[in-house]
This record gives sequence, C-alpha cells and structure tokens, in this order.
Amino acid sequence: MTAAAASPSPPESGPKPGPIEALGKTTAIINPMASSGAAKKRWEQVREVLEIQFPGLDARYTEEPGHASELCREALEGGADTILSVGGDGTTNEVLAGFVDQNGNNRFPRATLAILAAGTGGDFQRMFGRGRIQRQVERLVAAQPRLIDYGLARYTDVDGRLRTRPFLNVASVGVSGEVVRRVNQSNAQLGATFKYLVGTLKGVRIWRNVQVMIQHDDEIDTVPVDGEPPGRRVDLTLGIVGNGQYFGAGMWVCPDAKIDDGQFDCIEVTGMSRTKLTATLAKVFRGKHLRTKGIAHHHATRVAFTPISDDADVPIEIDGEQVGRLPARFELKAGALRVRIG
Ligand SMILES: Nc1ncnc2c1ncn2[C@@H]1O[C@H](COP(=O)(O)OP(=O)(O)OP(=O)(O)O)[C@@H](O)[C@H]1O
Repeated sequence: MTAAAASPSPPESGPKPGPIEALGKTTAIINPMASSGAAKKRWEQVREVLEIQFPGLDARYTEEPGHASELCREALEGGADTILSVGGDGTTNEVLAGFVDQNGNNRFPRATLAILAAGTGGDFQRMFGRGRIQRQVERLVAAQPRLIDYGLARYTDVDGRLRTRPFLNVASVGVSGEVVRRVNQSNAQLGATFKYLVGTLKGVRIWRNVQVMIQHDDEIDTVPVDGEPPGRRVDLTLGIVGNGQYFGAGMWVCPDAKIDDGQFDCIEVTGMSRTKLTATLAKVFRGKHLRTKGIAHHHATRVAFTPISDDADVPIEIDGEQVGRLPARFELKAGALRVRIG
C-alpha cells in the first residue's frame, strides 16, 4: 500500500540554520540486511565522506534482529555523542530503544540520534524528502540537532508477555497489523510499494472488524462509578497513533502530524467494510482521507485500545514491525529526543 512517487512529500520547515554543531564522538550502526542487503552498499557509498567529515567515526554492523539496540546502548554508555542509524525504520526503532530505560524514558537526553534512511520503505524519512543517500549525507552534515517527540507503546507480545517499546514514527492497531505481518513474512522480490500493496489487499480480504474500547488522555485510568469506563466502544477497522506522517511504504496517513508538536495524531477508522476500505486506500496515498465517513481524527498524548472480548486477537505494529496484540497503550514523550536528520 504505497504511492511514494504519487504522494507529495512536503519538506518540514525546521528552525533557521545557525552555526553547524559537530556530531562529536559518533558511532554509526548499520543494518547490512536492510532493503534486502542494499543498505550495506548504500553505506559503503558514503562511508569515506562521513569518515572525513567525522574523524574517529566508529562503524558497527548489526548481526541479527535486536542487535542495533545493544550496539546503541553500549556506544552511549561508552560516551558517544551521536548515534547514526543506517538502515530502515525498523533499524532506527531498535536504535531508539537503545536510548531508553525500562520505563521508556530517554537515559541519554544530551546524545543525538542521527538518521540516514537506507532501508526499504523509509517512511519516517519521507516527511523530509527522501533522496539518494549521498544527498542525505549533505543534508545531515548541514542539519542542526532538534528536539522531537517519540512514542512509547505498552502491549502484549506474540508470546503473551507485557512489553514496552518506543517508536519514532507510527504505531497502529487492527488491519494494518495483519498487513505488516504478511509483508514481513513475504520473500517476494518486489519493490516496497508493490509489496505493501499486495500485503494490504491480502490483509484487508481476511480482516474482520472487532469491538474495541478506545480511550484518550484522562479517560484512561478513570475509575467508572458505575457501568462502563469513559471512552468509545467501536467496531475497529484501524487505529493509527502517529508521531510521523507516513506508514506502509508511502501511505500519507497522518498528513497533519508534526514530530515536535507535543501530541499524537490519532486516526480511527471504524465500522468500515472491506470494499469501502479498499476504495479509500487511493485517498490515503494522497492524504485526502480525513473527511471520509467512518474516519475520525483526534489529538492526544495518551491512547488506550482494549478489546471488549478477552479472546480477540487484534494485532499491532510499531514502526513497520508486527510486535504483538491488544490491549495496548501509547504515551507521548514530548520533546524528549535530540535528532539530526539527513
Ligand atoms: N544483521 C541482521 N540480519 C538480519 N536481520 C537484521 C539484521 N540487523 C537487523 N535486522 C532486522 O532487519 C529488519 C528490517 O530492518 P529495517 O526495517 O531497518 O529495514 P527495511 O525493512 O528494509 O526498511 P523499512 O522498515 O524502512 O521498510 C528489522 O526487523 C531488524 O531487526
């Protein structure tokens, strides 16, 4: 489900440039397997330039899923000022997890997360214009660090354990979890866009809406005097908790989201039939879906999704990885992460 080429990609207007701040002691964490191995080649194309710009640059390759978090934590504990994530959204998500403690708070608020998108979908980067990696390096060198928000998800993982995981871009629940599950299991040699499109059509075909309670902000944790807790009981098709704007390799799902506005953009698609959902996809590629019947848009800093039935298996995905299922809560960590984006 993607229309990278068709979607307008408005570059974000950041603060006015001042004197360039050095990256300081920098560790690059490269996922050589991102974008089916293309990330390694992309990194090699810019490695020398980066080593000249940033003397002492320490480059580490990941060896398996989850390794980027470990490498990041080690580097930060060893005094790194900047961690440069080179891979896709999944790699950057793992690097971000290396910044945070068990409660999801940033342990290293003075350190900077720098990003070079070298993965498949690269949805986070789309807000800033994507471009070739050489162009991203030029932008990275000239960029000022800025403080942005990130999200924290608490959910049940596929083995039934409670988990906490940060996210930088978008978390979502419902049909999207089914789609991501299919896309990430697919070995088909297709471009990101086409792979998501196929996964979306398959995921939508088997999806059945499910009764879920959605609560925002103070509705969460309010003890009901009698009857139901505050919130909305809906027939959920899709729930989006957006810090960034794009997901699904180019779907412009939260066109108004800003990564530093101190709030999530929450999009809730409810009671939608499969036929209407498929028909609405074209609008999502253009960011024109917010006024569609059955789609609600809210801002919140905390969101909870709780299935009405204990047996319901409602998948969730975080930054493009299908990680578990409902119940889940999402909380914003406002202005808590220093980033530099190429
Ligand atoms: N050395 C490795 N070998 C195999 N898998 C790895 C390795 N390092 C990281 N991974 C896993 O690779 C997966 C995909 O990485 P990532 O999301 O960065 O790339 P992508 O899927 O190509 O890009 P995008 O998410 O932007 O579409 C992640 O789940 C990550 O855990």
